[in-house]
Amino acid sequence: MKQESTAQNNPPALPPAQFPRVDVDPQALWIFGYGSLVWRPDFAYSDSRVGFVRGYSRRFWQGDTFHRGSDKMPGRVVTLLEDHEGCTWGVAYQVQGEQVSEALKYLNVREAVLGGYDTKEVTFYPQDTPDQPLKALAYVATPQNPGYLGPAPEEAIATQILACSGFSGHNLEYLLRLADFMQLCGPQAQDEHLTAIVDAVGTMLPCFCPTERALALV
Ligand SMILES: N[C@@H](CCC(=O)N[C@@H](CS)C(=O)NCC(=O)O)C(=O)O
Repeated sequence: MKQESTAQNNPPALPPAQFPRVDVDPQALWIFGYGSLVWRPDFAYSDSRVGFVRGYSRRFWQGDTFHRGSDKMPGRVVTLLEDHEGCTWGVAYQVQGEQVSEALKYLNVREAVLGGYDTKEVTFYPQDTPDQPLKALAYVATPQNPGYLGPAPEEAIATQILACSGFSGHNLEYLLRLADFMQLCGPQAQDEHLTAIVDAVGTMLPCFCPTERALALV
Protein backbone atom coordinates (compact mmCIF):
# COMPACT_ATOMS: atom_id res chain seq x y z
CA MET A 1 0.00 0.00 0.00
CA LYS A 2 1.51 3.39 -1.04
CA GLN A 3 2.68 5.38 1.99
CA GLU A 4 3.37 9.07 2.46
CA SER A 5 7.07 9.67 1.70
CA THR A 6 8.05 10.64 5.22
CA ALA A 7 11.18 9.52 7.09
CA GLN A 8 9.32 7.43 9.66
CA ASN A 9 7.45 5.68 6.86
CA ASN A 10 10.64 4.74 5.04
CA PRO A 11 13.20 3.61 7.63
CA PRO A 12 16.68 2.70 6.30
CA ALA A 13 16.63 -0.69 4.55
CA LEU A 14 18.73 -2.63 7.11
CA PRO A 15 18.69 -6.43 7.44
CA PRO A 16 16.11 -7.42 10.10
CA ALA A 17 18.80 -8.58 12.56
CA GLN A 18 20.35 -5.11 12.69
CA PHE A 19 17.23 -3.07 12.19
CA PRO A 20 16.10 -1.89 15.67
CA ARG A 21 12.51 -2.79 16.52
CA VAL A 22 10.51 0.41 16.38
CA ASP A 23 8.46 0.40 19.57
CA VAL A 24 4.84 1.02 18.81
CA ASP A 25 3.68 4.25 20.43
CA PRO A 26 1.11 3.47 23.15
CA GLN A 27 -0.82 6.39 21.71
CA ALA A 28 -0.87 4.63 18.34
CA LEU A 29 -4.20 4.65 16.57
CA TRP A 30 -5.61 2.69 13.64
CA ILE A 31 -7.91 4.55 11.21
CA PHE A 32 -10.20 2.45 8.97
CA GLY A 33 -10.86 3.75 5.45
CA TYR A 34 -13.52 2.23 3.19
CA GLY A 35 -14.16 5.01 0.64
CA SER A 36 -11.82 7.72 -0.62
CA LEU A 37 -9.50 7.03 2.32
CA VAL A 38 -8.72 3.70 0.64
CA TRP A 39 -6.88 5.41 -2.24
CA ARG A 40 -6.23 8.94 -0.90
CA PRO A 41 -5.55 8.99 2.84
CA ASP A 42 -3.52 12.21 2.47
CA PHE A 43 -2.13 11.95 6.03
CA ALA A 44 1.19 10.53 7.25
CA TYR A 45 0.95 6.99 8.66
CA SER A 46 3.39 4.35 9.91
CA ASP A 47 1.74 1.19 8.69
CA SER A 48 -1.30 -0.01 6.74
CA ARG A 49 -3.28 -3.24 6.40
CA VAL A 50 -5.88 -4.40 3.91
CA GLY A 51 -8.78 -6.13 5.64
CA PHE A 52 -12.40 -5.89 6.66
CA VAL A 53 -14.91 -5.00 9.36
CA ARG A 54 -17.87 -7.24 10.20
CA GLY A 55 -21.39 -6.06 11.02
CA TYR A 56 -21.40 -3.26 8.46
CA SER A 57 -22.25 -2.91 4.78
CA ARG A 58 -20.95 -0.10 2.57
CA ARG A 59 -23.59 2.03 0.87
CA PHE A 60 -23.50 5.03 -1.48
CA TRP A 61 -26.08 6.76 0.71
CA GLN A 62 -24.19 9.93 1.74
CA GLY A 63 -24.58 13.10 -0.30
CA ASP A 64 -21.50 15.17 -1.03
CA THR A 65 -21.75 18.83 -2.04
CA PHE A 66 -17.99 19.53 -1.84
CA HIS A 67 -15.58 16.76 -2.82
CA ARG A 68 -17.65 14.99 -5.53
CA GLY A 69 -20.66 17.23 -5.97
CA SER A 70 -22.09 20.70 -5.55
CA ASP A 71 -25.01 22.28 -3.69
CA LYS A 72 -27.12 22.08 -6.86
CA MET A 73 -25.94 18.58 -7.80
CA PRO A 74 -24.79 16.64 -4.73
CA GLY A 75 -22.67 13.57 -5.50
CA ARG A 76 -22.96 10.24 -3.72
CA VAL A 77 -20.19 8.84 -1.51
CA VAL A 78 -20.08 5.90 0.87
CA THR A 79 -20.96 5.33 4.48
CA LEU A 80 -21.32 2.25 6.65
CA LEU A 81 -24.74 0.77 7.37
CA GLU A 82 -25.09 -1.43 10.47
CA ASP A 83 -25.84 -4.89 9.06
CA HIS A 84 -25.44 -8.00 11.18
CA GLU A 85 -24.61 -10.05 8.07
CA GLY A 86 -22.44 -7.33 6.55
CA CYS A 87 -18.70 -7.27 5.81
CA THR A 88 -16.89 -4.23 4.39
CA TRP A 89 -13.35 -4.33 3.01
CA GLY A 90 -10.97 -1.37 3.24
CA VAL A 91 -7.60 -0.26 4.55
CA ALA A 92 -6.54 0.44 8.14
CA TYR A 93 -3.76 2.99 8.66
CA GLN A 94 -1.64 3.10 11.83
CA VAL A 95 -0.68 6.57 13.03
CA GLN A 96 1.80 7.08 15.86
CA GLY A 97 3.21 9.97 17.89
CA GLU A 98 2.66 13.33 16.20
CA GLN A 99 0.94 11.59 13.31
CA VAL A 100 -2.10 10.97 15.56
CA SER A 101 -3.03 14.62 16.16
CA GLU A 102 -2.09 15.61 12.60
CA ALA A 103 -4.28 12.89 11.08
CA LEU A 104 -7.25 13.59 13.35
CA LYS A 105 -7.01 17.34 12.73
CA TYR A 106 -6.94 16.77 8.97
CA LEU A 107 -9.73 14.17 8.94
CA ASN A 108 -11.94 16.28 11.16
CA VAL A 109 -12.02 18.91 8.40
CA ARG A 110 -12.16 16.51 5.43
CA GLU A 111 -14.67 14.05 6.89
CA ALA A 112 -16.63 15.78 9.64
CA VAL A 113 -16.73 19.46 8.71
CA LEU A 114 -16.85 19.05 4.92
CA GLY A 115 -18.44 15.60 4.78
CA GLY A 116 -20.87 15.23 7.65
CA TYR A 117 -19.20 12.08 9.04
CA ASP A 118 -19.01 11.10 12.71
CA THR A 119 -16.35 8.87 14.28
CA LYS A 120 -17.09 5.32 15.42
CA GLU A 121 -14.91 2.56 16.88
CA VAL A 122 -14.89 -0.61 14.80
CA THR A 123 -13.09 -3.95 14.96
CA PHE A 124 -10.81 -4.42 11.96
CA TYR A 125 -9.66 -7.84 10.74
CA PRO A 126 -6.38 -7.68 8.74
CA GLN A 127 -6.58 -9.88 5.63
CA ASP A 128 -3.31 -11.65 6.56
CA THR A 129 -4.00 -12.04 10.30
CA PRO A 130 -7.80 -12.16 10.80
CA ASP A 131 -7.19 -13.94 14.12
CA GLN A 132 -5.51 -10.75 15.42
CA PRO A 133 -8.23 -8.07 15.08
CA LEU A 134 -7.49 -4.40 15.78
CA LYS A 135 -9.61 -1.61 17.24
CA ALA A 136 -9.88 1.17 14.67
CA LEU A 137 -11.55 4.55 14.23
CA ALA A 138 -13.95 4.86 11.29
CA TYR A 139 -15.76 7.89 9.90
CA VAL A 140 -19.44 7.05 9.40
CA ALA A 141 -22.22 9.26 8.00
CA THR A 142 -25.39 8.57 10.02
CA PRO A 143 -28.95 9.32 8.86
CA GLN A 144 -28.99 12.28 11.26
CA ASN A 145 -26.42 14.28 9.28
CA PRO A 146 -27.87 16.90 6.88
CA GLY A 147 -26.06 15.47 3.85
CA TYR A 148 -27.51 11.96 4.24
CA LEU A 149 -29.45 10.86 1.13
CA GLY A 150 -30.30 7.30 2.16
CA PRO A 151 -31.28 4.36 -0.06
CA ALA A 152 -32.10 4.61 -3.77
CA PRO A 153 -32.15 2.10 -6.66
CA GLU A 154 -28.59 1.39 -7.85
CA GLU A 155 -29.56 2.67 -11.31
CA ALA A 156 -30.56 6.04 -9.81
CA ILE A 157 -27.33 6.18 -7.80
CA ALA A 158 -25.36 5.42 -10.98
CA THR A 159 -27.12 8.24 -12.82
CA GLN A 160 -26.31 10.68 -10.02
CA ILE A 161 -22.66 9.59 -9.96
CA LEU A 162 -22.34 10.01 -13.73
CA ALA A 163 -23.72 13.54 -13.53
CA CYS A 164 -21.75 14.91 -10.56
CA SER A 165 -18.29 16.29 -9.86
CA GLY A 166 -16.77 18.51 -7.20
CA PHE A 167 -13.59 19.97 -5.68
CA SER A 168 -11.80 16.59 -5.55
CA GLY A 169 -12.91 15.40 -9.00
CA HIS A 170 -15.67 13.51 -10.77
CA ASN A 171 -17.97 11.25 -8.75
CA LEU A 172 -17.30 8.51 -11.33
CA GLU A 173 -13.60 8.52 -10.40
CA TYR A 174 -14.60 7.95 -6.77
CA LEU A 175 -16.73 4.94 -7.76
CA LEU A 176 -14.16 3.37 -10.09
CA ARG A 177 -11.19 3.82 -7.73
CA LEU A 178 -13.16 2.02 -5.04
CA ALA A 179 -14.09 -0.73 -7.52
CA ASP A 180 -10.41 -1.05 -8.48
CA PHE A 181 -9.47 -1.50 -4.83
CA MET A 182 -12.08 -4.22 -4.38
CA GLN A 183 -10.69 -6.01 -7.45
CA LEU A 184 -7.23 -5.99 -5.81
CA CYS A 185 -8.65 -7.51 -2.62
CA GLY A 186 -9.46 -10.68 -4.52
CA PRO A 187 -12.52 -12.90 -4.98
CA GLN A 188 -13.21 -13.21 -1.26
CA ALA A 189 -14.03 -9.49 -1.11
CA GLN A 190 -17.51 -9.02 -2.55
CA ASP A 191 -19.63 -5.85 -2.50
CA GLU A 192 -22.89 -6.45 -4.38
CA HIS A 193 -24.09 -2.85 -3.93
CA LEU A 194 -20.86 -1.45 -5.44
CA THR A 195 -20.91 -4.01 -8.25
CA ALA A 196 -24.54 -3.22 -9.13
CA ILE A 197 -23.74 0.50 -9.39
CA VAL A 198 -20.64 -0.13 -11.54
CA ASP A 199 -22.70 -2.39 -13.82
CA ALA A 200 -25.44 0.26 -14.10
CA VAL A 201 -22.81 2.89 -14.96
CA GLY A 202 -21.41 0.58 -17.66
CA THR A 203 -24.87 0.23 -19.18
CA MET A 204 -25.55 3.99 -19.16
CA LEU A 205 -22.09 5.30 -20.07
CA PRO A 206 -22.61 4.97 -23.86
CA CYS A 207 -25.54 7.39 -23.51
CA PHE A 208 -23.20 9.92 -21.91
CA CYS A 209 -20.44 9.48 -24.51
CA PRO A 210 -20.78 11.35 -27.80
CA THR A 211 -20.67 9.10 -30.87
CA GLU A 212 -18.66 9.89 -33.99
CA ARG A 213 -21.94 10.93 -35.66
CA ALA A 214 -22.79 13.28 -32.80
CA LEU A 215 -19.27 14.74 -32.85
CA ALA A 216 -19.58 15.31 -36.60
CA LEU A 217 -22.53 17.60 -35.88
CA VAL A 218 -20.49 20.00 -33.72
N1 LIG B 1 -15.25 7.71 5.68
C1 LIG B 1 -15.18 6.94 4.44
C2 LIG B 1 -15.64 7.76 3.29
C3 LIG B 1 -14.81 8.98 3.22
C4 LIG B 1 -15.11 9.71 1.99
O1 LIG B 1 -15.13 9.15 0.91
N2 LIG B 1 -15.32 10.99 2.21
C5 LIG B 1 -15.44 11.80 1.04
C6 LIG B 1 -16.53 12.78 1.12
S1 LIG B 1 -16.52 13.77 2.47
C7 LIG B 1 -14.04 12.34 0.77
O2 LIG B 1 -13.23 12.51 1.64
N3 LIG B 1 -13.80 12.55 -0.45
C8 LIG B 1 -12.49 12.95 -0.90
C9 LIG B 1 -12.44 12.52 -2.38
O3 LIG B 1 -13.53 12.26 -2.89
O4 LIG B 1 -11.36 12.43 -2.94
C10 LIG B 1 -13.77 6.40 4.27
O5 LIG B 1 -13.29 5.95 5.30
O6 LIG B 1 -13.17 6.38 3.20
